[in-house]
Amino acid sequence: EIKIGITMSASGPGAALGQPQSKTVAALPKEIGGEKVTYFALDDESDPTKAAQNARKLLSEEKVDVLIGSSLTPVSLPLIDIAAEAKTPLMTMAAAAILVAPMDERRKWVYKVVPNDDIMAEAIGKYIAKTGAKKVGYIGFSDAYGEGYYKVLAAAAPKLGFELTTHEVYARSDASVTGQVLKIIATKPDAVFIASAGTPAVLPQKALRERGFKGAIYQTHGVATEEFIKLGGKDVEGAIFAGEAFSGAEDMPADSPFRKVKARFVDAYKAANGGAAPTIFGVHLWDSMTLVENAIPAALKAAKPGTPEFRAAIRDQIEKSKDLALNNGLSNMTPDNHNGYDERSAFLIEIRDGAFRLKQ
Ligand SMILES: O=C(O)C(=O)c1ccccc1
Repeated sequence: EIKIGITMSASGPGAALGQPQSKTVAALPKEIGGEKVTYFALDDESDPTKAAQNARKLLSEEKVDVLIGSSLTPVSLPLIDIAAEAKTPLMTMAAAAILVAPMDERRKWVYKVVPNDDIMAEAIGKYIAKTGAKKVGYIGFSDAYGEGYYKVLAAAAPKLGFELTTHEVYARSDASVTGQVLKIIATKPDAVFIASAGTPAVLPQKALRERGFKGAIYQTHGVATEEFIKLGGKDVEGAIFAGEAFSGAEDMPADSPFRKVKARFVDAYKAANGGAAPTIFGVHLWDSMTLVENAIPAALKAAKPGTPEFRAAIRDQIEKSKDLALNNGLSNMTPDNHNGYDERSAFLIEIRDGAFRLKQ
């Protein structure tokens, strides 16, 4: 029997990310390489302390072979040390590059299926430059997700020929961003970039439109859920972001490998959820398990589940993943790069007529 422990943010400000992950658990493979697979899934309430408790519990009580979690960058950060200490592979479902870079003894145990913020920021930054925008306002989360984006975007902007006019921040649980939005508008930007995720990403975009801002608004892959569109309505129409293959798959050529992997996930998810369609955040759990699934047959040849050798073998095997089409992109892991993507995995997505569409 193989045991997989999952901690995710099914409640709290990260619920738009964690809920679809929670609903994905029932769709995951129940047998791999002839071994039964058991999943232990816990809610960390978007709280880093609770996530750390969950991880310790999964390791000590359930003796899991792999840890998956969590949904958000700040909630995943404390899990790095815990996984490394237990010499157990950790698959984070969060986004920021800091979770897997720079590579060191601890991060050897960590893999991340969401493309790094530097790849995404580069793609959207190039697009912003092409529109001719010179002044771009910035607002983002006051945590490692927002700051990760700010750092890479601020570094890329001068090279691309635009400036960031503000560095405004807010917390995922904040109820208003009026002060920040007024400061942004006062700098008369051509466009605004919002580094945010889940339903809290609607807040600045709505506030900008309500205050009469007419320029382009850019978001990140953190917004790619139906809930964002439902809550944002006409205010989020036209938003553009660099997203994952999954979000634009329907608009890709019929022979694209990303269409096939999407169909496999959508079918499994629907079967487990009474026909309801999945969103991108469920993908992060599914893709994490795809990497683990591919590693298991070779790991089973090396050792028995439940042993330190098995956990180490899974870690070693995932590092060998080559040209693997995931819903998140084309994965090529190496000892130095546990994200495994390049610019081929950043797709420009636009919200058009209330749907996510690949921007051609
Ligand atoms: O990493 C995060 O904190 C986050 O909000 C996010 C955004 C996009 C994809 C996955 C997680």
